[in-house]
Amino acid sequence: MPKQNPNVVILSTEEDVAESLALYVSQLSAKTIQEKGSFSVVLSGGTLIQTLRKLTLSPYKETVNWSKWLIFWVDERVVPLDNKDSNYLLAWNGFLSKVPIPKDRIFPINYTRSPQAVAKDYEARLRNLVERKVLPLSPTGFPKFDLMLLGVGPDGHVASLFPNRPQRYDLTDWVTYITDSPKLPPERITFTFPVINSSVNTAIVVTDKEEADAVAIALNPVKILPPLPCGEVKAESLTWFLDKDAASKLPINA
Ligand SMILES: O=C(O)[C@H](O)[C@@H](O)[C@H](O)[C@H](O)COP(=O)(O)O
Repeated sequence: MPKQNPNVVILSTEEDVAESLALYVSQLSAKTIQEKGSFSVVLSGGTLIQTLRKLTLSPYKETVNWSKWLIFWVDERVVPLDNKDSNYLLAWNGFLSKVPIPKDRIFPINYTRSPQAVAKDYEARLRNLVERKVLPLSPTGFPKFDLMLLGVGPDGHVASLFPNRPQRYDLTDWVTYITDSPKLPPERITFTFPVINSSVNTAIVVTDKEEADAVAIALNPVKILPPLPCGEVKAESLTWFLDKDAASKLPINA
């Protein structure tokens, strides 16, 4: 069951967050693979990929059991996989090409020009993985991933769920699409909140001053209405990793 209170880890610098994140992910990987034999990881785009860099270096490069990982995207821009805006390409260049995860365990979108078709296809592939028992289903009927790694935008968005767009209220689909994203490029697909909030572990990673207001609002026990999307994230275990810039508007630092 989702817990009410997140863990909040505040570190001095982005470098410290990168260290701490690598240790956290590697420990979760070892524990999860020991318990169930695989480790499903859901990536975002943005600065997160750069902050994951320490995982591609010693000792993690050698000690993590990469062959048991499965990789998915919480959101993706509807562009070809070799386009400079592709989250897959970002993750490939910054992370996936540097560690030995088998190619058939990495699940990028199948690109076509229709965002709706791309979302439908991605959801169908997730349903197939659930049918084949590669991914478990939560009691509420959504796929359950072992780890989601999320970034936050200055407007408080997570994945491609934005404050003033209806996708954040979708409680039915597993994967939906947006054609007018306020963050460019405009056409994207995204996991919905029921899928995001079915995760076993979620880390929200923020290492920028620009997001400090959104972080402070999301972590304030007094909620504004409607809440920012990043304040709506839940998981069995939810951890915010912040550097001092991202944490600068939290009351404790005021
Ligand atoms: O495709 C995307 O754009 C992302 O998945 C998006 O949700 C991102 O994680 C946040 O916008 C934070 O981005 P930054 O870390 O670059 O601020």
